[in-house]
This record gives sequence, structure tokens and C-alpha cells, in this order.
Amino acid sequence: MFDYRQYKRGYFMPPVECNDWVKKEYIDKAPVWCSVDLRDGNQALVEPMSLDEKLEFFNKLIKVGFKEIEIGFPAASETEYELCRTLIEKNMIPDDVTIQVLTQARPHIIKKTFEAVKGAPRAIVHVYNSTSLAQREQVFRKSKEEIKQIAIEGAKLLKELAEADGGNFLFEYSPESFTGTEPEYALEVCNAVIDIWQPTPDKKCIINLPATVEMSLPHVFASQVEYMSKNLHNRENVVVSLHPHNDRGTGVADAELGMLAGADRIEGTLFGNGERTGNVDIVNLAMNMYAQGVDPELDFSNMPELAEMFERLTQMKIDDRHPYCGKLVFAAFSGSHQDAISKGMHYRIEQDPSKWTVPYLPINPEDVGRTYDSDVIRINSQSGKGGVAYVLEHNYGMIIPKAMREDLGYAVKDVSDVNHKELAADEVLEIFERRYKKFTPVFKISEVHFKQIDGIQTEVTIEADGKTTVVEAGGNGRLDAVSNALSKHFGKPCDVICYEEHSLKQGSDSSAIAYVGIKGDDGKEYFGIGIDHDIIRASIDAVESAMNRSMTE
Ligand SMILES: CC(=O)SCCNC(=O)CCNC(=O)[C@H](O)C(C)(C)COP(=O)(O)OP(=O)(O)OC[C@H]1O[C@@H](n2cnc3c(N)ncnc32)[C@H](O)[C@@H]1OP(=O)(O)O
Ligand SMILES: CC(C)C(=O)C(=O)O
Repeated sequence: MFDYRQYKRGYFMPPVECNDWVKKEYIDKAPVWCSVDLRDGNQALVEPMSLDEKLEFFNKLIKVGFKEIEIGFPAASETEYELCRTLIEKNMIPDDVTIQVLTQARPHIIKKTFEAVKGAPRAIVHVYNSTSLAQREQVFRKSKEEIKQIAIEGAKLLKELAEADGGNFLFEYSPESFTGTEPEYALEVCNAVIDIWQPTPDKKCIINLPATVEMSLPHVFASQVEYMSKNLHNRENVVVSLHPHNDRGTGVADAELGMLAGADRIEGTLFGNGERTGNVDIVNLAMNMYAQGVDPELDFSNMPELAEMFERLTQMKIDDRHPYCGKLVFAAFSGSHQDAISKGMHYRIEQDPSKWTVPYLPINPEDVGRTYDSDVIRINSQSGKGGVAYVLEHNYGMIIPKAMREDLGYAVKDVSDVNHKELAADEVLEIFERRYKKFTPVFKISEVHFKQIDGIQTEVTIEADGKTTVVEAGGNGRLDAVSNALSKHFGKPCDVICYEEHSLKQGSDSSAIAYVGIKGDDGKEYFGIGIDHDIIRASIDAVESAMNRSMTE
């Protein structure tokens, strides 16, 4: 038996209450985004990306709109180093983009990192050392003071090498494993680093607070961030950055509450790739802002293309339910959802297309490059009449009468249930046509003539059981006259209770579709459709199918 009590190790709350973030309702502005896909994301892959793959990824990040990109850990491997040199030497870094490189606070690694970024138009050099209790005791076996000295020596060396190089460098420091560090101590270390760097409005520094491992509920992280943000030296010249991981599955919440608590910048990855359970998912975060009416300043309008690139280069898989980008995240299979979405879409067009309030869809799928046709209303045995009608209207322009929808809905869902499979739009159309169009197992109407005497008089030629019979009848319209002829001939009621007709296509070759429902002698409703260039023929075909159905069920 495992013992859950071994995990009761707690976390560190700030020494004073820091809960102002609770009073904020919104994130009203995009943070500075920094993609760490090519570093933290890459270092967690089974097979790290090659140089060419990284270049493709880098270019895509630029296209999405990232202005800060951590391109790697140049001292780690030749590929990481080469990426850095290639971007610089081939002038591949746009003027408004800053590359970032990561280094441990160890002199030879810092020196190698500066060699890698030589000649960069602008670069952030990011130095880290772990400050957590666990790492102090177990990994470094050093006192708080000694660990602080690692940070101080690292910060000094960055400053010295940057000055010697004369290049355009910005500095970033991370107290790695911040969430396992006493906040007062993390503050002391960060302030020591800030005091060395002496940031100014023109040369701010970045203090990055990583949830290297998520260790608490997100509100605890927010209080830790607020404490740091309120107490860092020279705060106006310090960019407070967050680097949440996702061990508890709440990396997005950490980032969001952390922003409410004062953070200015977020480091994360596309689709949450990264160590273990991943870094915070920037797509999710940015789209959450978008879905609240805030410009995220990143462009995810072609999500399928981005997802394809991500999966190909990282060999990771995006889950079907991954927010905003999974294959199924806009799909509604269940009847009541489909009905509400379908009505919501009509309401929006009628009332106010400028506002998005469609039930069950947090955003318009088209905003991220998805389509209604294949992504939203999907048909299986959970579906209802509203969804089936939506598919036929959306794909084929068929506006199914309200009275007919239930009969059609059950017919379609039964097929899906029996076959245990989803039905594509063309399969729904096939079921619809097979059930209602030219359904003539009992009789056929081969000819119809009308005369306008005392209302409408008709002669209907009926073929049944190998016999041809001409039946005469009258009515107050053509459809009425034909239904009276059928009723007379078969000795059964053929009362038209539903009749609707509309054109299917625009232009001279447009055909009409007629929908007819009749009440049979058992009191039930039976339906048929007719499609023809001639609207009268379409309605006669429809009543013919409906009557046949009433005589076969
Ligand atoms: C949370 C994060 O994601 S942090 C980033 C992690 N990413 C990576 O580590 C990927 C790239 N890293 C590497 O390729 C290698 O670790 C290198 C090239 C940087 C260094 O390689 P090596 O020196 O061979 O190994 P390693 O990283 O294990 O070094 C461990 C030593 O560095 C020390 N150390 C580790 N991190 C730091 C740090 N941030 N600052 C100062 N010292 C550090 C350890 O205490 C240990 O010291 P010891 O030799 O006295 O025991
Ligand atoms: C180096 C730091 C920022 C890091 O990657 C982490 O703590 O996860």
C-alpha cells in the first residue's frame, strides 16, 4: 500500500498576506510573450529537433507574433550552438525580435554562451541557479549564503562579459525551483542580482519566477508572485516574468493568477510542450484572453497549420480535447447541444453578428481556421433532430420543416447506432434521400393532368401491382387534388398536414425541393420529399413518397 502521507511536505507562503490579485477580475492586456519551445520544449523531447527543424520552428514562431524567443542552451550541444550562430550569421532575426539563451551560473558555461551570441543584434542572456530548500540540501549541499553567491557571481560575470563584448544584451535571472524556495529567500537572491545589474528604463532586467515544479494550488503561486512583485528592488525597471510548468495540470491557472498578481511576461510553449507534463501552454493562455475580448497579440488564425508543424517537428501528439486546437474541441455530437448551437447561429445572424454568444462554443471556430461543415455539428447516435437539420441546411441548403425533423432525426441516429459509427454529411444526405425521395414500394404516379374547373380537377395515373389505373378527383389546389385521388383510390386518408417548398440552387437551372407530411389512417405522420425543376412535380413526388410510406410502416 502506498502512503500518501509522505507527500505532506507543504510549500512556502509569503511572510505577509499578498492577496490583492483576488480583487482583479480580468487580465486586460497581453503580457510580453516569450516562447521557450526551442529550449525547454526541445530539451524534453525524446529526439531533440535538428538544426533545420529548429529553423522552421523559429520562423513559425515569428509568424505567430513572438517578439522574444529562447532559442536554446548554446553550451548544451553543437546543434544548440549552431542554431544560434546560423540565426545571427544569416541575419535571420527580424529587427523587432529578440533571441534569448539560457545558461547555468557556471563560468565556463556562461563564457561559451557569450561566444554563441556574439554579433546578435540584441539578445537576452538568461542565467539561473536553483534556490529551493530541496536542491540546496540535496544537490548543492550549500548554505543559503553560498547559493546566493552562485547567483551573484553569475550576475557579475554576465555584466562583465556583456560590457567587454559591447553588444546589445539584456539580462534575465531565474531562481530555479522558485516554488520550493522560501519567498523571503528568493526575494533576497533576486534583489542581490538586481543590485548588481542596476537596470534602467532603457535596459530593464528580467526576473523570471519559475514554477519549475508545480507544488501548490495556483492561488498560492499568485500570492508568492505578488510578494515578489511588490518587494523587488528597482521594480519599475524590472520585468517580472513567469515560467509555469504543469505538474498539477494547472499551469494555465498559475500564469493567469500570476498575471493578476503583477507579472508582466510569460515564458511558455506552443500546446504546452516541455519538461514532464510540460510548460504552460501559450496557445491556451492567449486564446483565453482572446475569448474574453482582449487582444492576445499573437496570431492563431491558422491553428491546423500550426498544429501540423508542431506535431511533425516535435513528434508529440496534440490531444483531441486540447483547448482551442484539439480535433474535437468544437464538435457537438449530442442532440441538445446541436440544437442550441444551430439556434444560436441563426440568432446571431438575425440579431447582432458583431457579438459572439453562441451556446456551447466559447469562440467562433472560424477564428482559428476551423470550419462549421466538418468541425461543429457532427452526427452519431447521440445526435438530435436539430443537428441533423443543421447538417442538411449547412451542407446542401435543405431547410427541413419543423414537423419533419423528429422523424428524420430518429431515422439518422438509428443508422449511426446500429453501425456504431459517426455519419458524414453525405451519409446523412443519403439516409434522408433513401427514406423520403422516390420511395415507391407500393405504387407510382406515372402521369398527372390538371384542369381548372370548380377549383382543380385532376387525372392521376397510378401504377400498382402491375396494373395502371387513372383516377379522377378534385381539390382546392393541385396538391390537394392529387392527395384526394390517392385517398379515393386506396381507400385510406391522405390528409396533407405539412407542405413546404423552396428552391435549392440559384439561377436558371435551379431545382425545387418539396416536403410533404400526411396523416395516415393510424393517426401517425408520414413524410416524403420531391426534387424537380418543376415545383408541381416536386410536390406530387413528395406526396407520392409520403403515401407509400404510410402504406408500408
Ligand atoms: C529547470 C530547467 O529546465 S533548467 C535547464 C536544464 N536544461 C539542461 O540542463 C539542458 C542542457 N544541459 C546540458 O547540456 C548540461 O547539463 C551542461 C552542458 C549545461 C552541463 O553539463 P555537465 O557539467 O556535464 O553536467 P551537469 O549539468 O550535470 O553539471 C552538474 C554540476 O553543475 C552544477 N549546476 C547545475 N546547475 C547549475 C546552475 N544553474 N548554476 C550553477 N551550477 C549548477 C551542479 O551542482 C553540478 O555541480 P558538481 O559538478 O559540483 O556536482
Ligand atoms: C531555467 C528555468 C527557468 C526553468 O526552465 C525552470 O525552472 O523550469
